[in-house]
Amino acid sequence: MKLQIALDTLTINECVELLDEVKDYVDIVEVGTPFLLEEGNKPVRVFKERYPQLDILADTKIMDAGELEATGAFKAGADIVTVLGVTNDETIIGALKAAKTYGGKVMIDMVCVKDLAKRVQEVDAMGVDYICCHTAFDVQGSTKSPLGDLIIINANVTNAKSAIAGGVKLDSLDPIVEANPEVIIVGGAISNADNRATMARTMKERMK
Ligand SMILES: O=C(CO)[C@H](O)[C@H](O)COP(=O)(O)O
Repeated sequence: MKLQIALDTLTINECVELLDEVKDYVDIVEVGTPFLLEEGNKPVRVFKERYPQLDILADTKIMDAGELEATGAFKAGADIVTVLGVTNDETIIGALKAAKTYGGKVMIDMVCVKDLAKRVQEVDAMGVDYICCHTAFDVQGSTKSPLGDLIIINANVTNAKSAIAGGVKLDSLDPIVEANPEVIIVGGAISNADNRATMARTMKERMK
């Protein structure tokens, strides 16, 4: 089980400071969507060079031009890109083509997908690497259960690995670990913690 740290709001220098503190406890570094919009692929390049032992995920949330947009992130050094599950099949297939060319992986973000079980089966059959249930930032705190979505994904995948994102905190971690996703994505709970290294280490230990 892997811990992915999501970096959404910090500068590159602030992220380097944070990653130097937590690098021994995380497996994947996510360059979050707001960060990509602010900086382009520069953080992807910087983090890949400084932390070659960690996988870098560019949270591109691709909705169109799948091959083109995925290619840019892979060329910059991303190991994984994200594509939205609500998009056209052709976009996902395009991103998978780029992944094959550059030896990368594709994570499908299922945010806003209405029929989760059906779409999981469809994208799984296309050969994607990860399928991620995602409680959007703007609806975190609503009654919707991300854990329920994870269980649906795990029940409907054959080949892909599952991931979960969106407001994951230390006190919500244990039942998520119990549901056994491949990747647990944590942003604010680590980056806003009083002691970020202790929080990352504690979360990683609970995942074993
Ligand atoms: O993709 C995202 C928002 O769209 C975030 O990176 C994801 O939700 C993880 O961050 P947090 O744990 O702070 O919710």
